[in-house]
Amino acid sequence: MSDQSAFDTDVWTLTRFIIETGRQAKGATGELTQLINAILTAVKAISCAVRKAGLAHLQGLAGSVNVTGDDVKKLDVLSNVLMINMLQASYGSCCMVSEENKELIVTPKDKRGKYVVCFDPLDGSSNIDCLASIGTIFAIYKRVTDGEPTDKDALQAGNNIVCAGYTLYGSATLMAISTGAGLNFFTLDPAIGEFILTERNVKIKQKGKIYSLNEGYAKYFHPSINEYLEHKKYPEDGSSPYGARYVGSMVSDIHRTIAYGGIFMYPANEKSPKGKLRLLYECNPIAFLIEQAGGLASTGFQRVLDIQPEELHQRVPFVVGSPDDVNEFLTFVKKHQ
Ligand SMILES: O=P(O)(O)OC[C@H]1O[C@](O)(COP(=O)(O)O)[C@@H](O)[C@@H]1O
Ligand SMILES: [Mg+2]
Ligand SMILES: [Mg+2]
Ligand SMILES: [Mg+2]
Repeated sequence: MSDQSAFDTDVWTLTRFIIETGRQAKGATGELTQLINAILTAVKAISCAVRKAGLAHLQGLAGSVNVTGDDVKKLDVLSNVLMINMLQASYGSCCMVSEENKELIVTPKDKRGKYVVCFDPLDGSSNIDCLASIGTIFAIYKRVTDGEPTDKDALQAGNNIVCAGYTLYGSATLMAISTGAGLNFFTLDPAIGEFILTERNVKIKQKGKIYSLNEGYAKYFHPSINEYLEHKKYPEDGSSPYGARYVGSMVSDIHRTIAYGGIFMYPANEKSPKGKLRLLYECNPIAFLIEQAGGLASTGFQRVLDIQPEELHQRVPFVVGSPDDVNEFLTFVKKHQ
């Protein structure tokens, strides 16, 4: 009952891990370390707000609609302000893109650093009031312009990502993060307020047994999607059908896909011809992390990280997960091409 585990006096916190990683990076100035530490502060505060939401009247609508047409929730706004303030106070970013801001957010001149951050401050907003798991997603790039930051600094292919991660506010608060040398999981220890390394160099299964998408749109899916789903539900080779899981918070569905294997999709449909998920702050960071875990991330027609973005809030169809599952799905797409 009582926690009598030995006290770890040499614990690997995320802060220590990032300092260690930063020192190994050539020409390290410590700016990325500062930036990531700012994100840690923001997500710890968001975790606290998420768990207090029902008590602190933080549930429900904020009363506005964002640039991609989402009803903005109070926690969306709070999480967004926390991320912007912490990032700008870190002196590590010159500009940022947020789901909740139509335009590029340019850092005041005296606080600018060399990085660009694209983030979804709160992912899974439709699940806030029913207490299902929600998350935060970010991707960090080096700026590509001099002088005044412009959209060009943010409109970079996901191949240029320097660091990406997501935080899952679930039964525990977990940060999944990568700087390009593998995917690591850190779990928040509320007793000391630090993210502790709990799983190193995480790899996704080659093939899973779960498919995850919102089948409520089946009427509007391209035939290739419904044919694939039919194959998963009624396998012709006599193998067992796949299980279905869909939380409706992408971070939660993605974390389960990495942990258990399988496939997650938010495909295009007649009502959303490019799907719903946004490239810069949802699909690119998750695609980067899934590939670091040995998985695949496609639009159905091309690798997500190869896409040259054209607009800050552009949407792309999104199919990610275990390599065998994604490749099997792509054979159904090819059949219809
Ligand atoms: O309700 P739908 O159409 O299945 O959409 C669910 C998707 O919408 C999202 O909530 C969109 O993200 P936001 O909550 O950040 O706007 C994803 O997390 C989730 O995968
Ligand atoms: Mg939204
Ligand atoms: Mg989202
Ligand atoms: Mg969001």
